[in-house]
Amino acid sequence: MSFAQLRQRLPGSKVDTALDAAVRAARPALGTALVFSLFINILGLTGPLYMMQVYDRVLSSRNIATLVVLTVLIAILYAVCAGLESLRTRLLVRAGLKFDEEINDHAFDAVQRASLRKASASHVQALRDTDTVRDFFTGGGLVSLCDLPWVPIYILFATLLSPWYGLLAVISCLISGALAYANDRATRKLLDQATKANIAANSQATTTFRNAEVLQAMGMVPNLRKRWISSHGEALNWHAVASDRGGTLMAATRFNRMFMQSLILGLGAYLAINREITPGMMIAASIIVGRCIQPIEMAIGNWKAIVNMRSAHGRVQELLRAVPPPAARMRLPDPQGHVQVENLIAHAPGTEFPVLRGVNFALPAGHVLGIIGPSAAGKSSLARILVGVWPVTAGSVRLDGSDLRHWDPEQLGAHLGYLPQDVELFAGTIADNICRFGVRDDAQIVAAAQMAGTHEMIQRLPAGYNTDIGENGASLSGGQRQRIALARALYGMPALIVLDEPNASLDAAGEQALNVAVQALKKAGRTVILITHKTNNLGLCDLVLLLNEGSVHGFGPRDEVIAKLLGPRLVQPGAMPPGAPAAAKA
Ligand SMILES: Nc1ncnc2c1ncn2[C@@H]1O[C@H](COP(=O)(O)OP(=O)(O)OP(=O)(O)O)[C@@H](O)[C@H]1O
Repeated sequence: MSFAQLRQRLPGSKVDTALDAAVRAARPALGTALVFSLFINILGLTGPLYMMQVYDRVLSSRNIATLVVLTVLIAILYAVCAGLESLRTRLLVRAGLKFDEEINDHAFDAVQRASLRKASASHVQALRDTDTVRDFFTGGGLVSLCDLPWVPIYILFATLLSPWYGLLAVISCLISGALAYANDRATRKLLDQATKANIAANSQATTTFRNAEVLQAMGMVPNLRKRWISSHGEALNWHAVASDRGGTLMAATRFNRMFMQSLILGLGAYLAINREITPGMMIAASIIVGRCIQPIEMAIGNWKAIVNMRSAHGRVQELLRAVPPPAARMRLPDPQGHVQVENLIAHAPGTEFPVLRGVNFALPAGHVLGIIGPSAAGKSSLARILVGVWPVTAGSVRLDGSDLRHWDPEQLGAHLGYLPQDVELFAGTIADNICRFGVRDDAQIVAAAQMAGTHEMIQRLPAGYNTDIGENGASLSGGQRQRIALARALYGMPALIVLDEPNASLDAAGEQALNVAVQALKKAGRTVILITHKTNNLGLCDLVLLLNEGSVHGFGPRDEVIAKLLGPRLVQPGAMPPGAPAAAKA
């Protein structure tokens, strides 16, 4: 058992996440960069040493040959140093890429899981946050942190020149370190707050502009602008306070550096007058003591990036811990479409009140079930549970006898068709949307479109199946979107197809196409669940389930349920428009 595994088993210890694994994957490259930094810092002594030799040896001896040799030597050492710096940069870039490669799919999946729990544009921030952490690998902040452990080399060398220089180097490092610490204490929380407020303002803007047409039509722009300006202003205020405090500390750091530089020269002059050091040593020492505080100053200069990286890391970690990945599932035999729901109790994610209470029904493969009921009865909630989008609180939902939780979502997804009430299409071509952005199988795409009665409509578009439909299918009409979403649900003839009000935006031809599609699915042995307010669709159903306030108020063969329904009216007036099946009219 590794130390990391052992640590995780200790009480109170936090679970290792994909982020920890990604950082671990980048660690070997970081370790090598640290070793490179050691040599870079040792080579950093060559400049001061050269000056020392020129002042103390060449000038006094007037020896040109020594000057030439020293100059050639330093050129070589500088070239080696430049080579090492370039290699270090490459290593850090690779470390960043390795980190990204390890984390990106986990971060994407975590955003998806979080969005299922609570729809919010702010979850996507996790993807930007992983970019922030990755970018830190290639920024000046990490280079300064790599140089920091090697500061003692300069302190040691300064001490060798004179113990007074050593002392001065230690004092200047302590002052710079204290200023860096004070900077962190003074600004970290403020910068965190600023970032949080910024994320909230951006997320608000994103969701606001999604409804740009409503904003424009009803003159809501000024009101929503005011709301955004207030959240944006909050972020600006936090930033301003952090910058005020950080600016004061930066000024103190600059004062420390300038004063120390003068102090080093003054000390050098004093030591040289007392003949304790040579003028060459004086020049070399002033550079070396300056180099001691350089990484600390660089770290302070990059403090915002360091703080941003740390908060971004914290946010990604929090998200990954809040929505841990599901356990690996066994691959089960492909489903036939037999659905069993037993004593189902379910909540909308993050809510207290159950939307479904004690739902029971069984639907044999190859049958069509119609789900009816008044608004807010829980029909769409049941649809989400049947396709595994919402979790089950108690009871079970089984497909071919296996609990939905036991199915691998990717395997299951290929055998499920789902048309949600709010049709959601993605930016891309019609073909991409129908084949679910998977491997493009033209024959299956056309077959699904034909089945959804949308093939001719697509052919009439200028680029046919290659028409780019824009964000959420913005360039299509409501009916076109619904038909393409229906084709996507039918793609690959899944075993179970759940259609939530599939005819909400359809014209008579669309309704006819839908009826033909459901009949064809049934003939092919597919199971169809049809949620509808229009009872004329019930003619297609073998079974009907009547939901009201989250409970089943009737389930059985279509004609029986409808006959019962026409006794006490449980559905809202208007929920049973003309066109109900014969049994309903009887
Ligand atoms: N994402 C959600 N978060 C919280 N509550 C929700 C969510 N979605 C639905 N609900 C609640 O669940 C209940 C059932 O809603 P649902 O959408 O399932 O009804 P429905 O029968 O499909 O209604 P309609 O016919 O109007 O579409 C409602 O009270 C609704 O407020």
